[in-house]
Amino acid sequence: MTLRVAVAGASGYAGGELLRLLLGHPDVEIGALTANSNAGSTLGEHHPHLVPLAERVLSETSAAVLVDHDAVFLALPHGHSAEIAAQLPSSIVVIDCGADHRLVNPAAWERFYGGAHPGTWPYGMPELPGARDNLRGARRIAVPGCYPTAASLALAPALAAALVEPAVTVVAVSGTSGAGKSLKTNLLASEVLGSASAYGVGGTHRHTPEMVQNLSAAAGKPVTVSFTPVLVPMSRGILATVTAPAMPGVSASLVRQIYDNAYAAEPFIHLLPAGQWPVTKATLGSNALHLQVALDPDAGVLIAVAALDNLTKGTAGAAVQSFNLALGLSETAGLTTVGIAP
Ligand SMILES: NC(=O)C1=CN([C@@H]2O[C@H](COP(=O)(O)OP(=O)(O)OC[C@H]3O[C@@H](n4cnc5c(N)ncnc54)[C@H](OP(=O)(O)O)[C@@H]3O)[C@@H](O)[C@H]2O)C=CC1
Ligand SMILES: CC(=O)N[C@@H](CCC(=O)OP(=O)(O)O)C(=O)O
Repeated sequence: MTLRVAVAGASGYAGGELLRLLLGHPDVEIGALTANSNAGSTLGEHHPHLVPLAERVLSETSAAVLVDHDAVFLALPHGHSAEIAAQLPSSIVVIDCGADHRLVNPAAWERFYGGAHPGTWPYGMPELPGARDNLRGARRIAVPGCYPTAASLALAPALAAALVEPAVTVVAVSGTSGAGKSLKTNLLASEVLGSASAYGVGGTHRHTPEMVQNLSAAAGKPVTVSFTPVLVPMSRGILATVTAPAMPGVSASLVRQIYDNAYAAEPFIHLLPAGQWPVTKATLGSNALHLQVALDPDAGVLIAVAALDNLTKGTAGAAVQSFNLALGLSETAGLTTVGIAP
């Protein structure tokens, strides 16, 4: 079975990564590629690494161009997917890499994104309890944010097993591709190179409510999250350090056992051997999340460290993984756990 898929926002970073993965997908034929200001140019002008598609001309983004496909991947800025999706029949699988349909709580949406809540779609993080079943046969999928993927998968097992109190601190460094390719002053090489800078501090980053949503669901009770993102001079990658106060009596061996059990069957969660800590470089281009956990008995905290490629497991890889589940394909088709080194 060959499925015809379209990518809207093909000139952007997430669109380019989707196409890199889809070119290696055994069940996919790549149909329409669309953009906005760059419509009319060739894909090769934006993504010279995507050689087989280099001559393809980008179309305007419209429902008329996207309609004749089995699945449509939307890699558009926030606020643009609901309108397009509403014009596509429910028979087409629509996978939204943006944030528009991730949050369940309309008040959280209005506070962090503004405007009316566009609605909630099945959430594309199969490793969370219950999520995989919601994705099988889904026709609309919300791909998670990159930071929430790292933080949620890092701490969900500990919260689900009540190893920690529901008070979570996340400090995560990210490469600059997380911000997309549009020009921003704080992303100039002269600002980024040789420096690390915190931003969105004090509960203001829009990924905070997504982490709260995921971790509260895992815990089965409300969880608070203090999130501090840090921009660092690398192209791809997120390294998230996630901590929470350990419950009395929790031992390092119990922590290890809970994480081993939680992720033993997960194809894309790589729990590292004890004593080895995640590095972003090992995840680049792969759909794997590398994870390690430890207990700090003096400070009384559990520490989980997760690394992933923000464009792969953090966006396009999660999108393809969810697409596979929705269409009844092998969950791992077109995806790899093999990174690039050195
Ligand atoms: N980068 C990342 O690590 C992650 C990104 N995402 C999400 O993926 C989506 C895309 O992000 P990213 O690729 O980084 O962004 P980019 O800025 O790199 O790309 C944006 C894409 O959307 C197109 N576009 C811009 N404005 C419009 C519009 N008004 N109508 C239609 N298309 C438009 C652009 O076309 P043109 O080039 O012609 O202007 C381009 O193809 C976002 O919602 C983002 O939040 C999610 C997780 C991680
Ligand atoms: C480094 C950097 O700027 N990262 C972005 C991550 C955004 C992202 O990728 O997620 P969404 O899909 O929710 O937009 C940020 O902090 O806004």
